[in-house]
Amino acid sequence: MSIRSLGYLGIGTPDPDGWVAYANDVIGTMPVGPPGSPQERKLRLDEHPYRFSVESAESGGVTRIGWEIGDPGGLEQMALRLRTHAVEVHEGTPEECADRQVDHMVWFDGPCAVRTELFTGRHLSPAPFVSPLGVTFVTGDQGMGHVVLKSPRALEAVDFYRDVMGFRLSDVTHLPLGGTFYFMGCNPRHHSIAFVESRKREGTHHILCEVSDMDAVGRAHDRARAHKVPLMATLGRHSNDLMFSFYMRSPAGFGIEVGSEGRRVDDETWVSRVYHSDIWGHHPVNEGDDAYAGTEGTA
Ligand SMILES: Cc1ccc(O)c(O)c1CC[C@@H]1C(=O)CC[C@]2(C)C(=O)CC[C@@H]12
Ligand SMILES: [Fe+2]
Repeated sequence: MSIRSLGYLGIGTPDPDGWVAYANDVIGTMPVGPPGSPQERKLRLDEHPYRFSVESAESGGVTRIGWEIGDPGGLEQMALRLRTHAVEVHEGTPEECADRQVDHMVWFDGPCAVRTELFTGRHLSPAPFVSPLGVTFVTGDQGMGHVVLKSPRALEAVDFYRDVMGFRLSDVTHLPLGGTFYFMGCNPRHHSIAFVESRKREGTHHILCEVSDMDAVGRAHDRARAHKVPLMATLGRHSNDLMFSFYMRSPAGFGIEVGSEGRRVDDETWVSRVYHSDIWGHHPVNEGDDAYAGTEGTA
């Protein structure tokens, strides 16, 4: 497996400045440049030059997924493997590589109509990462987090990521009301990408940002309330990756999951199972639901 981790995500939204403000004020990202500079929409979580690139788009969703490859030879092998499977692979231009701050990048139109990039030689930032909100994110060999995409053809996406991209199918969860989720990994993070069956259309379900501990999750939950960010699901703990987390709705419409204590997976010993519920919590919250409104001061 030459794909090592989830490197970066392009975020498309009709209100890029609003999404940047939300990410900095609620999630705790660190903008690369000051307000008004071209770099203000590049957002850091760690030593990478950025993990989120926020751009204008007609509708909200992930526009680009960047997978980090271990070395230049691995990138060549992946490009050849994709072409062998009749995938049209394009070379990243010098301008695109400069924007991603990578030495080499190739791209193709991936599942769920998301531009999928493979890169090597990321230029790590010499400037230390310091979250304005004091947040420490869990990245490293687990990559930046995970992204969950919705599709009427989720199983085709699963086949591609398993058979062509070389991902592990970590497990499957059938949620009575939430649909069937297929979780796929490429490193010790339980899943770096997941696909959920959607009868309607393709799109982004949510992105996970993992933080250092439960208190950091609780502080993010407090910031969401303070900024009146709608919840998408209550606090809870997942059965498969054991993550303690909650879901809020980002200004672009898709969810942001903030979690901690996710388990690490060892491919040598991992056993794929099927789940039908979380351990506790993670109850869907509808916008306008009074579960979190007007309950100040109640027990
Ligand atoms: C089932 C599951 C395991 C691990 C994850 O990282 C993950 O995002 C999920 C998705 C399940 C998710 C949830 O548990 C809370 C309620 C949610 C947000 C829904 O309303 C649909 C998907 C549900
Ligand atoms: Fe998730």
